Amino acid sequence: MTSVAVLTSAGSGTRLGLDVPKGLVDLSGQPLVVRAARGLARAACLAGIVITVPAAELETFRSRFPGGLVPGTDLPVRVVAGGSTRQASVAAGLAALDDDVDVVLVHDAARCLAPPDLIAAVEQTVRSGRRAVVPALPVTDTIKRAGDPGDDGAAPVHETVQRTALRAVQTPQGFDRNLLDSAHRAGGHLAADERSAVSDDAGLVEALGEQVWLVPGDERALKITTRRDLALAEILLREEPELA
Ligand SMILES: Nc1ccn([C@@H]2O[C@H](COP(=O)(O)OP(=O)(O)OP(=O)(O)O)[C@@H](O)[C@H]2O)c(=O)n1
Ligand SMILES: C[C@](O)(CO)[C@H](O)COP(=O)(O)O
Repeated sequence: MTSVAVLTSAGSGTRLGLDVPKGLVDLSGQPLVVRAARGLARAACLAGIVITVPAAELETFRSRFPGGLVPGTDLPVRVVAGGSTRQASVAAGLAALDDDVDVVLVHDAARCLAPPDLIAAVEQTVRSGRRAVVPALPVTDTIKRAGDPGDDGAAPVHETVQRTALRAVQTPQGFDRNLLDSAHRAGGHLAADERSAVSDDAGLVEALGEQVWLVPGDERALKITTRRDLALAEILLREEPELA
């Protein structure tokens, strides 16, 4: 029984607008990708991590993991080139897994403050027999379905969506390895183009007709997308230094 994480860090961080790939952006003294890897290590349920990074930055990212280990731990790390979309990057990570891996957690470096107990809970739920497990939080905003905006920028409302059953999903998402491999094989033709690629791995599993299960998410697993998210993550770290 071997659980491994595929940690996606091949995005450029366009919306963050800094001059380094998002995984290398500093958050209170550590790059996001190192923080995310340390969180995975602290969950103490993984035998290794495969990190997908921009192809042009392989050596820069590798230098952040001296000796091929998560800093301060003995958890091995393999850094591989990702693809042009998140889906393609996860597929590249899966292709690098050893044969003995039977459970895979797919995690975003952009969600680098996901607490170790959340990570361990996802892994444990897969181990207990749920083959596709996603952490999620209830949606708190009122949600409306909109049409195309007119010339003045105003968009017509088509409906107000009943929100009680809506959930915003996070990572790590945990899977039986064979199921995730099958889902990526079946959806592989979508991966190259951002317009067709799926935004999470559970979407590919759903497309196979397989059941996906939700477990409670955690606000600290926020996705750092904008400067405001980065500032919020800094505040979270000040409030809870043990997340560091
Ligand atoms: N081709 C890509 C695109 C994204 N990701 C990863 O998927 C996660 C979620 O992506 P997002 O937060 O949208 O990151 P970016 O694509 O870097 O952001 P942006 O769209 O602003 O460029 C991130 O950990 C990111 O590194 C990836 O591995 N490969
Ligand atoms: C996988 C994910 O983090 C779940 O919320 C999210 O879907 C990534 O999507 P993005 O479009 O790459 O931000």
